[in-house]
Amino acid sequence: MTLALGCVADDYTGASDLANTLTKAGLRTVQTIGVPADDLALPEVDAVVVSLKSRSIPADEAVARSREAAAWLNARGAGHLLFKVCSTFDSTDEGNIGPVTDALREDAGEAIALVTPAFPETARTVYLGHLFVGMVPLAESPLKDHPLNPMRDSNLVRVLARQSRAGVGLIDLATVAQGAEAVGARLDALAREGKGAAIADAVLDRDLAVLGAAALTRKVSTGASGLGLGLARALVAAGRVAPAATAADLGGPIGGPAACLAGSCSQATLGQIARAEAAMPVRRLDPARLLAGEDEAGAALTWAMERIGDGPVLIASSAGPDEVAAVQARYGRDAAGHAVEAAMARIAEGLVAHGVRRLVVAGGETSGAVVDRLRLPAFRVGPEIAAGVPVLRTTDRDMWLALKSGNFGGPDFFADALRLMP
Ligand SMILES: Nc1ncnc2c1ncn2[C@@H]1O[C@H](COP(=O)(O)OP(=O)(O)OP(=O)(O)O)[C@@H](O)[C@H]1O
Ligand SMILES: O=C(O)[C@@H](O)C(=O)CO
Repeated sequence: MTLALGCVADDYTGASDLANTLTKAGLRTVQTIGVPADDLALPEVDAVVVSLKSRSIPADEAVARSREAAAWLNARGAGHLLFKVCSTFDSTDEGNIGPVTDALREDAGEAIALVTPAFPETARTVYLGHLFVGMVPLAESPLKDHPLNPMRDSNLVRVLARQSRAGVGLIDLATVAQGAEAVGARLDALAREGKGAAIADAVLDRDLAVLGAAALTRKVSTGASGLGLGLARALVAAGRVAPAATAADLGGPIGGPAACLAGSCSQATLGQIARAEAAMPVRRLDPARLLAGEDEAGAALTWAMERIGDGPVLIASSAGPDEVAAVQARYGRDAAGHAVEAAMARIAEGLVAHGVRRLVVAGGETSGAVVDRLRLPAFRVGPEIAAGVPVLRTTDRDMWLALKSGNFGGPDFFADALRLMP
């Protein structure tokens, strides 16, 4: 297998978002969970997205795991390496986007890497280095209250510079409008000034096509699904992959009980849970009781088993910013997050042990905890449920999954997802 594109994603939902974008753009793509074992059988593909759970771990660990993933992809001939980060640039001043980008770029012998989280399809745009989420700058969006990495600075040149060893420059929209050669020349000029990364503006998909073509002339870039789209289009245009004629056959219906788990506290997910109340029974975990040592997971599982024969159920830990802040103040941010993730993983394990083969999970860290506990090695990518969220089919057993980034999906996401998981 010689890969046209190798991708290292810093969380599992972000990885399936990217796999979805690449598949839609015509690349045959597989998403793996962690660095695959050497004996993992994978179909012939153009791109592999290795999913890590490295967004919110110490930077040195994120670097080590990303390097390991990059080495696996390079050993399979990856022509270009994309480090997939969140379209809202989720990270703290301690890392991990800067340190991982520095490390992958240096390992590849490159002086500078192009970086952009722009993903216009989901209303993430970058102008003069400032990230906008919908109509507002990042620091005024709900991401300012993220439970793990509150984003309080919209200027990504500044944000990335605080995380990076080498300096960070800007490729502005006026340069992008001049085309891929102008972007390449700007990257060269910034590299001569000693910069190791350049935040690139992008507002429309056509800007991403330019950035993809420019990025492809180097070995490493960093971005969200939008840059993936640009790279995929550039690969197809350059004849380096033949666009897949038909979507991969993912196999027939699986049936049986279905369940949804939500650990994301994003505004989008909170709205989707409220809407789901009309369509299925919803159980809300009480994080305070859970952290106090009560068996919330066991109780939720018993509750689910009593209902799951009649239709899908939803179990959610999600809460609004004030409730999350109160729990975090009492137990600490990381301890609270990990305890809730562990409870979700245990519930998922119990559901699967009782026959659930159709599972929807909301939230990147939550999805990571669940998928790790279920020991799922890799997924093939199916139809799109909503922008950035595909249906996934496990490669080693018959199971449907949907791993939703917290902010993604329409108001009826949970019902929409289950409809595509027969
Ligand atoms: N009620 C709660 N109180 C405190 N922490 C919570 C609560 N519910 C969930 N959490 C934690 O908040 C974090 C949510 O992160 P997660 O990545 O799952 O969602 P997200 O950040 O919205 O999604 P994404 O990473 O895809 O954007 C997890 O660590 C989860 O365990
Ligand atoms: O890029 C995005 O917004 C998503 O794929 C994601 O990573 C959210 O956690």
